[in-house]
Amino acid sequence: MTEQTFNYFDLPIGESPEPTPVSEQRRELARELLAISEQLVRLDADESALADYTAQARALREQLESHGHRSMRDILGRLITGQGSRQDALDMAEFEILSGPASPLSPPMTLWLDGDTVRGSATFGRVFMGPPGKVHGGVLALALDMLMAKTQDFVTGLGMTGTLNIRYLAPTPLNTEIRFEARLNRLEGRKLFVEAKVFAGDTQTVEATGIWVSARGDYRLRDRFAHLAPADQPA
Ligand SMILES: CCCCCCCCCCCCCC(=O)SCCNC(=O)CCNC(=O)[C@H](O)C(C)(C)COP(=O)(O)OP(=O)(O)OC[C@H]1O[C@@H](n2cnc3c(N)ncnc32)[C@H](O)[C@@H]1OP(=O)(O)O
Repeated sequence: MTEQTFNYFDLPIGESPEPTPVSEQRRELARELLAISEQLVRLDADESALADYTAQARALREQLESHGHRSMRDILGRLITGQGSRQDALDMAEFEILSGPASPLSPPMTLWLDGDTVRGSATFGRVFMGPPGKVHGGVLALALDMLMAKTQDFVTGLGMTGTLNIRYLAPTPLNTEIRFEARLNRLEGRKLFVEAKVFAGDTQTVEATGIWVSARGDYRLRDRFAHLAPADQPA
């Protein structure tokens, strides 16, 4: 059986392919590292215990350093020509900050398409704290950036965040499932106009608008999302 190949421009944003055995293990390691970070916050241990933990952490880091890293240039080279392996696609997606399941900097936040809406969900622990007991506003900005970028799944073209406007309406609690949703407002040449909301239970805590700018060429709706074009705008 021939192996499935992956193209960079067809990878869904913020979602990873089925994990390989290596990726399953990377994810478990990331979960342990995040759990360790959670434990470190206000850890009530004495100086000698902390020195011992530091030595153990240093030894682990030195072991990890002995492995090196898969080359980003080679991975991107294969993916951009549509010849990426599943592991290449995983290497790109599963370390995304906040949403990548193999990143120790991720709750993780999960992202998916639900019809014409991008949805997200995350539970932020104490490492993500801003005000006491609440999620840091900058973390929410990052979460919105990831979420809103995923509206590019509706279009051909890929670009970067140009503008992100955020209004914090109410504090967002830690250790609570937080829900996110984003919608495409309109396309204008190389620009994609997006809006988003954040909810804790029934309370909307944040609203946002943003503009994504395509790296090259105009954004176009993918065929299956052509209905998202306003009546006066061609798909
Ligand atoms: C091969 C791989 C490609 C990969 C691609 C990305 C992968 C993503 C990876 C994941 C990333 C994760 C997320 C991240 O972390 S993304 C990282 C955070 N974002 C950035 O670093 C972006 C930095 N800015 C730039 O690189 C340039 O300024 C960009 C590329 C944005 C535009 O510079 P460029 O010279 O190309 O554009 P232009 O001047 O010809 O203008 C074109 C049109 O756009 C309008 N405009 C311009 N700027 C803005 C703005 N800031 N807001 C709103 N609109 C803007 C402009 O008025 C004009 O409109 P119009 O007059 O035609 O109506």
